[in-house]
Amino acid sequence: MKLYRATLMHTPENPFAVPDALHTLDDGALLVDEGRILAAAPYPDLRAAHPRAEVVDLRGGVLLPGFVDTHVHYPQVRVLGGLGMGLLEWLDRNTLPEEARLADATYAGAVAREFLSALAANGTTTALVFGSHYASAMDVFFEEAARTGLRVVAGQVVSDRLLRPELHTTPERAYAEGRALIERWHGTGRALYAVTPRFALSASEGILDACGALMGEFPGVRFTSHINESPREIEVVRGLFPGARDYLDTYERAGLVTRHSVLAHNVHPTGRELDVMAAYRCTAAHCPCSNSSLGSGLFPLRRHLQAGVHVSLGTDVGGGTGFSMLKEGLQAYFMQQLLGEAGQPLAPAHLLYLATRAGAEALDLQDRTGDFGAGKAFDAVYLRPPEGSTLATVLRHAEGPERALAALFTLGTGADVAGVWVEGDRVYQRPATPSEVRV
Ligand SMILES: O=c1[nH]c(=O)c2nc[nH]c2[nH]1
Ligand SMILES: [Zn+2]
Repeated sequence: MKLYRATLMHTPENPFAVPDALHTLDDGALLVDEGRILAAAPYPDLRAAHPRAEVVDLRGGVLLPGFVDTHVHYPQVRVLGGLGMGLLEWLDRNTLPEEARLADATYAGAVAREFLSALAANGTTTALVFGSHYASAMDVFFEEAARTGLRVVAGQVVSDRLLRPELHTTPERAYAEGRALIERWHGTGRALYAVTPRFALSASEGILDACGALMGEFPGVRFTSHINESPREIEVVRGLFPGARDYLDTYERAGLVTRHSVLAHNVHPTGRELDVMAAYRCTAAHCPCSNSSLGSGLFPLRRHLQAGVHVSLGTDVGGGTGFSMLKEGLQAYFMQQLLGEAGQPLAPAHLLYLATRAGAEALDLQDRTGDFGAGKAFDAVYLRPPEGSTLATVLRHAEGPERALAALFTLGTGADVAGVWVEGDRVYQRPATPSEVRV
């Protein structure tokens, strides 16, 4: 049994729905046994009740639930930084040539290791990962993910048109390879499988039906894809599916919109699409850095919330700008500010919720991770800025927990991540500098 002593912050409830959803304990502790949280309470109380528990002293920083990134592409880590292009040009010139290189499983293994270590080093403990077009690259990915201990929900990406020929498959092959991968990896260790057509633009009705068949046969499997990202993309999809009511309908008619569906972007939704997403209780994964970088548009968060659509956050590496969910939270805040009257004001509690618990809910993992409630896994990120940094100064002078949390989102980076745990296993520890006490 261990006691993790720290300043604790988490959002066990949804701050868009209830006031005072941010729970904080200044000198708090988590009682953890075999990777599970038994209690969160003031340190002196837990210490008195459990005098023999080993204490892990994390004072001097803040312990948050591990981040949940609900949209991030494993094959794109090496092509981050492709600035100056809109979505379709960026795919053609920057991204798809790299994705084709993952046909080589040795290359894919190296990319998977780079990708997974970047997730952990940024405090992400659970990720919905857009995979590779190659089944061999997915086997390598799941093997490497199991080695790191991270929670991943991931799947082979399937497409059968309008990309590069070497990235195309057929409905029959997509079904057969998907089935074999699900049988091998879904529910193995901390991994789950997500059926993943790239987007309606690169998917025929036949391949979407093959995805629907997999979803029907394996009810626990998740679904993810892209939707309504850029105006030009939406126009092309309209031309490709003349019978569809809108972009969502291309997925809906194949049975792909469910409680277990996470649709990335949705920057330009219609009212009908929002109503249908709310009715199915599926999620829109908002990727603000990607939307800014690719010039996709300003995400209408308020319209989503008013329609009752669940929203989570994603980094969208490599359309995004890196693995930091802190940066993503800050960018989400900026974009709502820029929307003026149409924007949704975001407080620090909203940013924390979007980066943690909202993602767990999107993946239907809210009973396992996303906050520090009793019974949850000890999935956590310890943020401790280096001495002398601006963030350390601001935290020392912060007037209350909300201001401290706002400072973490405003100034925090990967350099402030000092330790990360999944189910009590340490998956990342910042290399010690001479002036620093090891935690
Ligand atoms: O942001 C995005 N990244 C991608 O890789 C992609 N593929 C289709 N649509 C996409 N959008
Ligand atoms: Zn994406």
